Amino acid sequence: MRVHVATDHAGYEFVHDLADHLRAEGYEVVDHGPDHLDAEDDYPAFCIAAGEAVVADPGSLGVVVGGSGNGEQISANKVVGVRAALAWNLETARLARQHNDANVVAVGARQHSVEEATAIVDAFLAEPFSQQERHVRRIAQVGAYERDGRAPAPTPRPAAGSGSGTGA
Ligand SMILES: O=C[C@H](O)[C@H](O)[C@H](O)COP(=O)(O)O
Repeated sequence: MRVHVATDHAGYEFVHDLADHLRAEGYEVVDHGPDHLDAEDDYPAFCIAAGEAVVADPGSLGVVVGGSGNGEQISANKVVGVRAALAWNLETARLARQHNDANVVAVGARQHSVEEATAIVDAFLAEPFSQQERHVRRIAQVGAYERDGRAPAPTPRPAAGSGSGTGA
């Protein structure tokens, strides 16, 4: 599998170690920058480039890294077709794939040890989408809004006595 990675100065060192690790694991890594360490660089260009590459390369996944991962996630999500999730532990990494079919993971290099951040990325890349109907449906609703700008109708309240309400 091809993995498109991008970062900024806050994740520069980690992403280079991560790329070596992923290549050793058999992934093909494409680095979308930066190509040198500059403490004043800005993450959007790199993360948008990685997001565009993921969308143009079906079957690939993306990893965007910064200090928190927040700006990197926001940037990647501006690319039509990207579903970028901020993962902050193994479970959120796995759920991003299982439930959200996320195609990009964002990680905060300043929030984890190298080992922890690497394990989060590994968990994300290894996890398949569940293909469960309710998740497919919800992802399609987000995609339709992205495409047409039309918000989905809210889930209707269940009929009284149907047994699927909260009981409140
Ligand atoms: O959300 C953005 C990322 O966490 C950046 O990596 C972070 O804002 C960079 O911070 P600074 O410019 O203070 O190193």
